[in-house]
Amino acid sequence: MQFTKMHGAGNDYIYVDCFRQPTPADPAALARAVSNRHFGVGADGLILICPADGADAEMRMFNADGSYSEMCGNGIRCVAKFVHDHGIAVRDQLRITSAGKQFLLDLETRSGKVERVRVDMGEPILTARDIPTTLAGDPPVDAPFEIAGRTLAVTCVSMGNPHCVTYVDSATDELVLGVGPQIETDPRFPRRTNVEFIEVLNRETVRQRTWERGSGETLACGTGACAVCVAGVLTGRTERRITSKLLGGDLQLEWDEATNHVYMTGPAAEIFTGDWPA
Ligand SMILES: N[C@@H](CCC[C@H](N)C(=O)O)C(=O)O
Repeated sequence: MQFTKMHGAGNDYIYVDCFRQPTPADPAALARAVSNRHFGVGADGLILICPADGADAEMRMFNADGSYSEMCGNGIRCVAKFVHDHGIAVRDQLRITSAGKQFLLDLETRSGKVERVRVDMGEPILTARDIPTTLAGDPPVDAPFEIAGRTLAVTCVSMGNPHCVTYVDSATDELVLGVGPQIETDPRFPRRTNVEFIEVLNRETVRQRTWERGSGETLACGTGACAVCVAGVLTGRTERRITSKLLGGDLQLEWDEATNHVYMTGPAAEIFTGDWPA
């Protein structure tokens, strides 16, 4: 199997072109093997790029623990770059599906290669049942959440995948690496959750660290940044247009009032290609 390693703001995945080679039989096991940073290639997970009916490609995303996710914001920008730069569909606007939903992506190129992508991420899902969470509220906004001997205030948003956003004075290792995994697997989130720890720098800028469902802390989470943009408006902390400063770079977000859609803009980069097993 040939693979390509790519990243969006440091959120790195192993991408497999299933247009030109067979779809792996057991993607969950493959995700666990290739993602391992000591015995594999090393990545936050695996993304299959597959043919799609009525779209340019389908993205199928698996976390480092092999679990499937409905959506990946940094991943879909890289899928667009791959589809364009590897000649599958060479246009400056592409349609890519994930979990049965179609996304429109606008590509910015330099010297014929994609550098940045703007994604229409669609409408946020704000009903507790669909996020899903058992917390009260549609959605829960600054809901008291007791965990690990403290009470956090959490706001829950789904961008196709579940996010739990909490605002903190300082996103310390103790919170992200200690409390993050406890929130991820807390029974109040029946399908587990991604967890965003947010410091508000001003009404248009936040600093974000994310503990990702199925992958642990990553350098960036695109769907998480979209959820943070929505949570900032719902809680009155930030504007509809923000920059999220993540460990691996910046993402620009907008929750558009007229369409109710969230737009995310950020980089996409190819690192190298290889064969698995080597
Ligand atoms: N890093 C991604 C999100 C990947 C999936 C997530 N861990 C989940 O299980 O929902 C992004 O950029 O959105």
